[in-house]
Amino acid sequence: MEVAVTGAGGHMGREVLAAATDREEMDVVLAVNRTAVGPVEGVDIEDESDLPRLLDERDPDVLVDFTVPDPSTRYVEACADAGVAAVVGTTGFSDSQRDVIADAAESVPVLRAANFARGVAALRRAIREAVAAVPDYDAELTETHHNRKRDAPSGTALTILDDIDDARGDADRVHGREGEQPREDGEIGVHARRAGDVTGEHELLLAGNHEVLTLTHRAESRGVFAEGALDAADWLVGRPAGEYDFEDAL
Ligand SMILES: NC(=O)C1=CN([C@@H]2O[C@H](COP(=O)(O)OP(=O)(O)OC[C@H]3O[C@@H](n4cnc5c(N)ncnc54)[C@H](OP(=O)(O)O)[C@@H]3O)[C@@H](O)[C@H]2O)C=CC1
Ligand SMILES: O=C(O)C1=N[C@H](C(=O)O)C[C@H](O)C1
Repeated sequence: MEVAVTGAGGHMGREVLAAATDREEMDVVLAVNRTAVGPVEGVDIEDESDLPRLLDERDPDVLVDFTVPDPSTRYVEACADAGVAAVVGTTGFSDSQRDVIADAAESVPVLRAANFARGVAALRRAIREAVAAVPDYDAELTETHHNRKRDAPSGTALTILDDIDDARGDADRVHGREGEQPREDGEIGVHARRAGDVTGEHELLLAGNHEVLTLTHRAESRGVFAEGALDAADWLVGRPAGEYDFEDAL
């Protein structure tokens, strides 16, 4: 399978290149970045502004993107024009950017997920079950990430909040608390911590009836996300156009 990688000089782009060049069945035919960087894992990194032309020239089977929302949206549109499947790990999209991606997915398969760790897929299943079992317990969600992270709450946290809403109805989300702010029934507290080089941690606390239940996932390496994204790419190639989630690929 021939793969293209965007954001190839970023933390995740480098992980994806390392994982892809390790896989015998994968061939990285294109890697781009905004800022000029030297070769990564032996792969030359080209200018991201040339992506549409380069996609036509190299004709990869799939593009894997971990960047920021503006270029990511643009890259998915370029994939739709070139007939290339896209795996998107970028987080922090606006509603209108998600709409653009949905339009592109009418032409090519697009798999977008806020978290490519298999453990997070398991966490989401456990959370759906837990909140359904104790629907009246107070819920507080805390995520912790490195100090470079731009978006808050994390994409994973937003996905978990949507899972909780699906299980027990829409709740008010209270982002941190300050001053006189007693807890309202049914609200979900959301807490985003940024410190050091924490790879990514998500914890849901459920409390009521004199007991506390916590469900936690901690990523200990970015390689976990890269491997999941490549597994998703492998699954996606050859699928019909449409929008897919990581759970579809598991
Ligand atoms: N779904 C998942 O499992 C995971 C998702 N993520 C998400 O992936 C994304 C990237 O994370 P990470 O690798 O840590 O971030 P980095 O900051 O390390 O890398 C960001 C990349 O995006 C590029 N970029 C930034 N701004 C622009 C722009 N305006 N135009 C073109 N390219 C740009 C950077 O290029 P340059 O070198 O020029 O700055 C760099 O290559 C984030 O949204 C993060 O939340 C992260 C981990 C797991
Ligand atoms: O920016 C990161 O690093 C991560 N972002 C994703 C998110 O926003 O959920 C996934 C992971 O936790 C790492």
